[in-house]
Amino acid sequence: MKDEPEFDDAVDPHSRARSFHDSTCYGRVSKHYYLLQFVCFTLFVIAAIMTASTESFSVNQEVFFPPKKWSPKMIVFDKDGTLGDCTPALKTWCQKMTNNVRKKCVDDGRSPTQTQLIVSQFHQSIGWDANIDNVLPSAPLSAGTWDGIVQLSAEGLMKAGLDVDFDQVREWHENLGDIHACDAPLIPHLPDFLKLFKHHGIMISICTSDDRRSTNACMENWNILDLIDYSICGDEVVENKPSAHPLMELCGRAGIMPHECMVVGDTSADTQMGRNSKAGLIVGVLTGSGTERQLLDTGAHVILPNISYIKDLLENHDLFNGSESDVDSTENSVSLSPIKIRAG
Ligand SMILES: O=C(O)COP(=O)(O)O
Repeated sequence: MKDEPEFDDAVDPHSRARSFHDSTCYGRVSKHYYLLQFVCFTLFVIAAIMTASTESFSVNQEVFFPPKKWSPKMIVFDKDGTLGDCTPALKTWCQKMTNNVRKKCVDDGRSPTQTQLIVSQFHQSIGWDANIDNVLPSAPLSAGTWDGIVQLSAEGLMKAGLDVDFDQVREWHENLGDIHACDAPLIPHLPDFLKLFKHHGIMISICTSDDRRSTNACMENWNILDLIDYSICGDEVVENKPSAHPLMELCGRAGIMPHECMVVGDTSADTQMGRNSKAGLIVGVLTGSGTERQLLDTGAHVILPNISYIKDLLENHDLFNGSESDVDSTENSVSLSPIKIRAG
């Protein structure tokens, strides 16, 4: 006598389910089946919640907050891709420089195939992906100084056989003006957001590879000029990011040590600078060109979707040291859940 339905492993689950209905003991088996399904689902939900909380909220004490009761004396923000949206400006730069390259190719009597090869070489040298019309993660165009980018462009074009030199490429670049000067801030209410930290006695700095002129223009456009204690630009440093030098210089001016700083940036140049200088906390943000994996691999302790999450990060981990803020920023606050902490 057949008490239980027999199942052939080769039969697909749908036909197997149909065989339950055909079975004389359908009721008993289906109860077990649904009970099993319920238990599996419950276990799955519990596991999902535990995994989410581990990834979102758990803190690796060794990696995340080295000193007990640590709190930042200064937050050092990268500019492009962290405070301001640089993507449209980089696209414009690449399009206009590519037009100059194409025009030069036509003037020199290059064939369309030769022109395409030269343009490809140019794009490769600065880290531009023409297929997605965007810069590659943490590529020179998003992380380097303009001097460095012009140098790489000229080298790439000369290597491809175009009859240009550094001065010619520099002239093309300079005719484009300060391309980042009109970038928009990446979060609304940027001045209020920065004031929150100032009210807690935390200094604010900008460390950028962009030039001084366009950095000053951005600070004015964003109404944050009075809120920035120190800033250092790509045309003012001996060694640029990822060297520790720019951060050491800012610390020297502020009279503090790198381990008292929180470094916030969107590219591996920022996170590596943080690591090279042994900054106290290195935060990667996903509003620019670096990927989460890249930022974690190059020194980020924490990954945030954008800078507005820093407020939650400091509040939830008790990292505000100074007096309570009288700025009500709840209006702009957002959930902490997407925070990712680097695994030990
Ligand atoms: O202007 C650039 O090329 C990079 O600037 P950033 O260091 O502020 O990201």
